[in-house]
Amino acid sequence: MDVQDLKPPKPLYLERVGFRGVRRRTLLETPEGPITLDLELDVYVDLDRSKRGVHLSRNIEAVEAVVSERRARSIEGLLRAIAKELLSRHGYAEKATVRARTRYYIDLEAAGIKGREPVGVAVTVSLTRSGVERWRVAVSVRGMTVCPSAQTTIAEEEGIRDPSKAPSHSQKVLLKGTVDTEKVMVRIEDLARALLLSFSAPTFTLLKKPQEARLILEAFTRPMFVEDVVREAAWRIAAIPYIPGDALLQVEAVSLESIHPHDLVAMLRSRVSEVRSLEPERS
Ligand SMILES: Nc1nc2c(ncn2[C@@H]2O[C@H](COP(=O)(O)OP(=O)(O)OP(=O)(O)O)[C@@H](O)[C@H]2O)c(=O)[nH]1
Ligand SMILES: [Fe+2]
Repeated sequence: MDVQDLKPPKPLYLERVGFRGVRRRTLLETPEGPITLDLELDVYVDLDRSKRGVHLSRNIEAVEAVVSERRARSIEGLLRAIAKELLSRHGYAEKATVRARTRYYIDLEAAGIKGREPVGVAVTVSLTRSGVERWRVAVSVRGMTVCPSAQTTIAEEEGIRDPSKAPSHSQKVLLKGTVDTEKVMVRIEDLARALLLSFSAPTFTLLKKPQEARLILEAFTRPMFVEDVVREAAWRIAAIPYIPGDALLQVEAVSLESIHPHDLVAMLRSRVSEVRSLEPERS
C-alpha cells in the first residue's frame, strides 16, 4: 500500500493539497481566433481524514491531459476540464480547485484612442464531486487619475475660471476587480473594460503626441479621488447584465501618489445587487 494511502497519525481533513505555480503554455481556440496563454497554475484537491497524502503526481497528469488536448475554447473551459480531470484521478477527493494566473490583451478605446492593452488575470474555479461550481475572476489594470482637490484649490487661488484648465497632481493607479460567482464566470474582457474605463484616463501602450495631449486634456476634465475610481469601477461591474445579483464583488485601488512617498488605497466589497439598488446622482 502507498504511504499516501495509510491512515494519518492525526486524522484531520485538509481543504487543499497540491502544487502552486505550475507553468504551462496552452492554445485556446476561442471564437475570436487562437490565443496562446502562458499560464501559472495552482492545482489542488481536498484530502479526507482517512488518508495520509494525496497522490500528487496525478495533479500534473491532470494538467498535462487537458493542456495537451488543445481543445479548450476558453480559459473557463480549460480550468473546468482540469478540475474534472483532478476529481476523476483522485477518486478519494470531494473538491478540486484550479487557479490560473496569466495576461490578457484587451481592445480599449478612450479619448478617441484605440489600443490593445495588457491586463493581469487570475481565474479560480472550485468544483465539487456533486457538481457545485464556484468561480473567482480577478483582473488588474493600470490607469491614471487627476486629483480634484488640488485642481479646485489651484483654480480658486489662481482665479482660473475653468477648473479643468488648472494644474493638479496626477498619478498612476493600480486597480483590481474581483467577482465571485456560482456557475457563471464573469467574462475577463467585460470585467477588464469596466475597470479600464473607471479612471480619469486609462493608460495606453502607444501614444503619439496628439493622442498624448488628448488623453491628458481628457483626464483633467475627469478629476477623480481614489475613492471615486473604486465606486465607478463597482458601478460599471454591477452594470454587466449577466452577473447574478448575489455575486460578490471587491474593488481595490492603489494610487502611487506623485506628491507623497507613500501610496493611497481604497477598497470596497459588496453584493452586486446592493450596487445595482443605488440610484446614481445625476451629475
Ligand atoms: N502527498 C504528498 N506527496 C508528495 C510530497 N512530497 C512529494 N510528493 C509527491 O509524491 C509524488 C509521487 O507520489 P504519487 O503521485 O502517488 O506517484 P505514484 O504512486 O507513482 O503514482 P500513482 O500510481 O498515480 O499514485 C511525487 O510527484 C511528489 O511530488 C508531500 O509532502 N505530500
Ligand atoms: Fe501514488
